[in-house]
Amino acid sequence: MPSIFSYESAEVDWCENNFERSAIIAEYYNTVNGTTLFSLLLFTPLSVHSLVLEGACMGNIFCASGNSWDLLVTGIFSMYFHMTLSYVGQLLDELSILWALAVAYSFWYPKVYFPRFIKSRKHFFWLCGVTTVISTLMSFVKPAFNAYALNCIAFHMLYLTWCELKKCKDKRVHRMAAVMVLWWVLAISSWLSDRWLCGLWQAVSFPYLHSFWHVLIAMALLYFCPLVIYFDVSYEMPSFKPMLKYWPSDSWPVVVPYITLEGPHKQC
Ligand SMILES: CCCCCCCC/C=C\CCCCCCCC(=O)N[C@@H](CO)[C@H](O)/C=C/CCCCCCCCCCCCC
Ligand SMILES: [Ca+2]
Ligand SMILES: [Zn+2]
Repeated sequence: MPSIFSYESAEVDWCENNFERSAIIAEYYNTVNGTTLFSLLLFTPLSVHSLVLEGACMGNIFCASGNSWDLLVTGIFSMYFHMTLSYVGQLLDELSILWALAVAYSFWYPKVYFPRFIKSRKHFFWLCGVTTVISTLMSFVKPAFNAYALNCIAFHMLYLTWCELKKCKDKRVHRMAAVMVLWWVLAISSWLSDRWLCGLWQAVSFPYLHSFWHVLIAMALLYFCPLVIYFDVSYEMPSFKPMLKYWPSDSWPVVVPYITLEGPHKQC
């Protein structure tokens, strides 16, 4: 019986041919291409500027940067998973996503959407914590199913974004949400296509759709995170006006979105 750390002991094997470009990296492009970009994109300008800016004034710098670290950890586990295709790699990849989502929900889920029986954010932390622990235990039952369950959470995030956009008049925010959805649609299409249409991609010698997923979901997150911060500032710091900006400037073809605050002098 193979060890849970053995190469190719995972329940899932992506379309890219194994050990084609390296004797020690099972899926070369999925490991190198996607993960490098994922970590870089999320961990640099976005976190440094937007998260610290918000955290500095709201006293939640730890949770803001904590989520950022979670995403980096997810990137590292994902790299380990594609390198080995091991059972442990698969679970680490999936569970780190689950916990990153749990942290994001715990700290940024708007209070107005709390279920009626939840009276405070502290109670909501507990709800998220208990749900995440139970989901973690259940994830060992059928690991191949976990990724589908995680993708369903993205639909809930899209729904929440839609609810928030209905209340928001800022055209720049609507435009950015549209771009985010576009990246996400491309990402999920690549993920599903790699899962379900592998024979077709193999036939045309292009089994690399999963590595595209990594890059595309990173792009979707790059746009999604400032949106979350924008809505959070609107709720939690009503005396400030969040402004959506792009680095280096609006007119560049490739830009990094971030949030600045306008309003009373910043004080913690
Ligand atoms: C202030 C910032 C708050 C931001 C909150 C965002 C929190 C997002 C947390 C985690 C998402 C990480 C998703 C990246 C996955 C990378 C690893 C990966 O690709 N793993 C695959 C195997 O290698 C695995 O099959 C993928 C499973 C599906 C995961 C789906 C996760 C849902 C992501 C939700 C992203 C929202 C984007 C915008 C859409 C509304
Ligand atoms: Ca493979
Ligand atoms: Zn992957």
